[in-house]
Amino acid sequence: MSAGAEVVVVEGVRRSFGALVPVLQDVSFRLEPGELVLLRGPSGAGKSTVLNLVAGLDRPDGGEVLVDGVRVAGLGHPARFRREVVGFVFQLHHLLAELTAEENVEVPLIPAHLRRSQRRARARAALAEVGLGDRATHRPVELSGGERQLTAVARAIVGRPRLLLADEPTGSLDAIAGERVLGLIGRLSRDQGMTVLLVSHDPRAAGRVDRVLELRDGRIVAPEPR
Ligand SMILES: Nc1ncnc2c1ncn2[C@@H]1O[C@H](COP(=O)(O)OP(=O)(O)OP(=O)(O)O)[C@@H](O)[C@H]1O
Repeated sequence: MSAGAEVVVVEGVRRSFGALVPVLQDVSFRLEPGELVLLRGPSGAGKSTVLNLVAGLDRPDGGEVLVDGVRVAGLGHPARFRREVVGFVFQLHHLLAELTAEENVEVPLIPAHLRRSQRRARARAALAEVGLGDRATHRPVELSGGERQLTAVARAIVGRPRLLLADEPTGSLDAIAGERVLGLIGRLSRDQGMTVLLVSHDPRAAGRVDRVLELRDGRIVAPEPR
């Protein structure tokens, strides 16, 4: 691996929200292309804060966050970056209730200069990829919890981002649905070389990733053996 090829570089990052003790005191880690990494730690440790910083949804008080070699905090077009470089999956799917699955998956493509038929074709391909090719015209209310979350993954990957950020993507799902979502995320990393940073309390997640980052007391520490 040549120097500087990392998809994510987080270096000496600090972030506080007005409290006496900062949430992130000195966080540093790197993600190589195609790595699937679990970010773990106690509730309130700052895992979502880290994901938001990497996604450019928040700015660090100090330190650097680079994605694909670009400093995220200084981006001139953050919306474009979030659309084209980073895909984000949240614990709750955040699908739009009035839209069908394929219309929801199309949403991130709307600002791109594509014809409607091209957008639709890409959305259908993304839904097929997550195993929901036959649910394209269903609205969220007609999908199971797991199918909604798989649709949210399809929406996150429809723009072919280099980096997928997933914040508790199985947190609202039962064991079988959670297994499907974790399996899909594993396949995206393995088969497509997508770089993934996953936050999860799911005990099954640790066994499916390349590496674990443990966030504790504002720093990344050596992972505790399980
Ligand atoms: N925008 C904000 N304003 C004020 N405080 C915040 C903000 N975002 C996060 N915090 C605080 O920062 C701390 C870390 O929050 P964060 O959501 O990053 O933790 P987490 O590790 O993801 O927790 P959990 O596992 O419970 O989701 C919490 O104490 C939270 O209340």
